[in-house]
Amino acid sequence: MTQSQLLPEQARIFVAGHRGLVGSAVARRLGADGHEVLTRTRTELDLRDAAATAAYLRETRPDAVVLAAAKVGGIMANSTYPVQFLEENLQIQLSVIAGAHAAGVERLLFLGSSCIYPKHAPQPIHEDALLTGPLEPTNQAYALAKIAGITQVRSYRSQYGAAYISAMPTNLYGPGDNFDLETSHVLPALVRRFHEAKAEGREEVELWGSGSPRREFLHVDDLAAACALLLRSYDGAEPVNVGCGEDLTIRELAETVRDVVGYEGRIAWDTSKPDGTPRKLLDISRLASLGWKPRIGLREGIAGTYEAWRATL
Ligand SMILES: NC(=O)C1=CN([C@@H]2O[C@H](COP(=O)(O)OP(=O)(O)OC[C@H]3O[C@@H](n4cnc5c(N)ncnc54)[C@H](OP(=O)(O)O)[C@@H]3O)[C@@H](O)[C@H]2O)C=CC1
Ligand SMILES: C[C@H]1O[C@H](OP(=O)(O)OP(=O)(O)OC[C@H]2O[C@@H](n3cnc4c(=O)[nH]c(N)nc43)[C@H](O)[C@@H]2O)[C@@H](O)[C@@H](O)C1=O
Repeated sequence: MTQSQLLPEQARIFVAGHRGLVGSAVARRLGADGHEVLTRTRTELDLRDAAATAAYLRETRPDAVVLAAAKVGGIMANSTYPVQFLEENLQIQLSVIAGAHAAGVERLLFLGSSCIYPKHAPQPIHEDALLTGPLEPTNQAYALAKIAGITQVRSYRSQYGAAYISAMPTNLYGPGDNFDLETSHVLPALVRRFHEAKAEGREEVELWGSGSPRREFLHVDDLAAACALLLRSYDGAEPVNVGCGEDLTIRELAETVRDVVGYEGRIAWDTSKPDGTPRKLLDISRLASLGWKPRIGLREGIAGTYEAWRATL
């Protein structure tokens, strides 16, 4: 397939998971680019239901599918509910990817995650590091489901010549994130913890782990721009990392969020909580070679995320 055939200019694109952090940003972006975005809520279509998903895709036959529906959560949710993280993700991937192919959908973008790479992969992590070593235990079930998804996509390419691709985003954040303290990722959790401590006049905020792990954070609107670019111009079997190219410690992140929120109390660390993987900075040279670069700086992105969340309170 030539580049100009990869995606029609005004394509009909099913965004699975359009109410989530990623799906909502991707839907906004594709809509702004002039595409028609098709959506279904979970009540209308449970994507674990393979027959219903296949029927929906057969009836609508979109030009492309973006698979941004998944069971997603932070470190505690992942380590507490490995069964759901493994099984729901496998089920959704089987339904959507197989259903899309059966319906004749020509283009599909699957979203994985940087946790697919080995815990001690050389940094920054190149896509070739996949399956070269043991995974981080706190999210192994989720990572294995995602690796199965990448393999499924590659298999449809090699066996049937389908123009299906995978992107591996780093830790994401932005408006529409999950702010539930039990299940969220670290960045929205910190925004909420500092906001509530400030409102209640507390002198200390307790965070999880040691504060020493390093993480890379990308604004979800930058990810959405990368997804739009990949749909237009990438057709390779290898997954494509999506990150900002820089990381920081959780302690540095906490200090930045504390500043943005305007909290002046102390930070304490609960080392009985897991740190997770020590570092997972992505090598983004493959995506950069397609002409992509991130636009939203971390501090600016946190400020916008905080403002958007406060508007929902
Ligand atoms: N957030 C992050 O930091 C990162 C995310 N990713 C990947 O991006 C993708 C999206 O993540 P994110 O947007 O953060 O997750 P969210 O939890 O914000 O959104 C997930 C979406 O999937 C939908 N969904 C889940 N299960 C089903 C189901 N059975 N049937 C129909 N819809 C379902 C949810 O529906 P409902 O609204 O009804 O709950 C929700 O809209 C995932 O593949 C994830 O692995 C990758 C790296 C980092
Ligand atoms: C995107 C990615 O996200 C997950 O991996 P993670 O990066 O380890 O997850 P996280 O964002 O929850 O934590 C990052 C770090 O931050 C520390 N931390 C401090 N205080 C809080 C806190 O209050 N909440 C949370 N959640 N973490 C905290 C925490 O202890 C850890 O050291 C997986 O779902 C994985 O599968 C995946 O794909």
